[in-house]
Amino acid sequence: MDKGIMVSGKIRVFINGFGRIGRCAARIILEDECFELVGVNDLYSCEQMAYLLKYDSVYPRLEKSITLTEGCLMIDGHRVALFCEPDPQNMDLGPLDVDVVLQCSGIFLTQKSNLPLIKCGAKRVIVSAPPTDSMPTFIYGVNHSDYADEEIISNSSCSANAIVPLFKIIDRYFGIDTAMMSMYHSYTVYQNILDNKHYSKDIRRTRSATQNIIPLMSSAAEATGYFFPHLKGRLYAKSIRVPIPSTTLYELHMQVNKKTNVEELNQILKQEIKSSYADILDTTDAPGSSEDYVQSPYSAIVNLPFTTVVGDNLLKISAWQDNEYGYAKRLVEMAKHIA
Ligand SMILES: NC(=O)c1ccc[n+]([C@@H]2O[C@H](COP(=O)([O-])OP(=O)(O)OC[C@H]3O[C@@H](n4cnc5c(N)ncnc54)[C@H](O)[C@@H]3O)[C@@H](O)[C@H]2O)c1
Repeated sequence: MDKGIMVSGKIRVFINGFGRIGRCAARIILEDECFELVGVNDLYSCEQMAYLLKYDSVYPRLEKSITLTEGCLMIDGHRVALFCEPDPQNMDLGPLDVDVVLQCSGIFLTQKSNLPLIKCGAKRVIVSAPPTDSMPTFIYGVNHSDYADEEIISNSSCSANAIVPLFKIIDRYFGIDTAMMSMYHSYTVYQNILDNKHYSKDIRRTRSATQNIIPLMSSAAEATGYFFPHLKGRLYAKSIRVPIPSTTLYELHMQVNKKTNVEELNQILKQEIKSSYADILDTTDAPGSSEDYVQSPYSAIVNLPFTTVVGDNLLKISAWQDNEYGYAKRLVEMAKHIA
């Protein structure tokens, strides 16, 4: 059978890693008639998986019947197979007839480490993070139409999903020379809630995420650079973790090759977003703050009144994103596209 062809009417999705992104993706899939969630794998108890799918401290309660029966999740009467297997090699996905695995575990970041999922029956794998090898990487709304039937792909990072489409607009109109990105990013599960030891090389990860503003190393410059080879070595990014559980404010500073001003820049942003990026970007004039963008489906929402031009070629754009929900939306759209 052609590996690109669905066998049922629906796209059959398996989620490996049922954490923040995996569960957000599950919520989106469960609301979309095109999909069927056929299985989930993680290393914690089935009771907690069922509980955390229903109750979430950031998003509303999931208004579905969720129960456990014989090692399966029953969601509104629909059966979702549950696995508790650290090594994908030991999972037999054949009987589930999986069209796409969403690899949301955060630990399988290479083509080689995801190959066992293909070998054990999945047709495609999408990794929810930038790869650590040469895995083909796509951002929905930017280069997804270049997808050429690769079996294992990356959906890049939340930051690259926000930054790359905005840089595409600026680079096209003004030519980016150099850029610095500051991400005021919600804390993630990879930080401590109180000061404690941490496995990371970044010593500030030992500090309490709920009590501090914590500058951390970021891979956003590299992830963004993948889409702008001519800017190699000319991008810099810092993730500034702030004590909120979701949403990010991006402050993007760009030195460009053509002169402009705030009015022209905002006009181009509004026009381009409306005409070419309406599915993934938005603009706002509202005096909002981070809480107003929780569960926003966009990759980035440009905060137009904060657009700044210093001199005539140093630009700054501010944009909001729900780094969990907005990112998970793109992940699921990518799954629909490749299936
Ligand atoms: N949180 C965000 O804002 C965000 C945004 C975009 C991308 N990402 C990326 O998505 C990935 C997941 O991030 P997250 O925030 O959901 O983390 P998370 O810790 O909430 O979720 C990861 C889940 O994977 C599970 N897991 C670990 N090892 C596993 C294994 N061997 N097999 C199966 N499951 C395993 C963990 O138990 C956990 O539940 C990371 O690579 C992260 O960089 C996160």
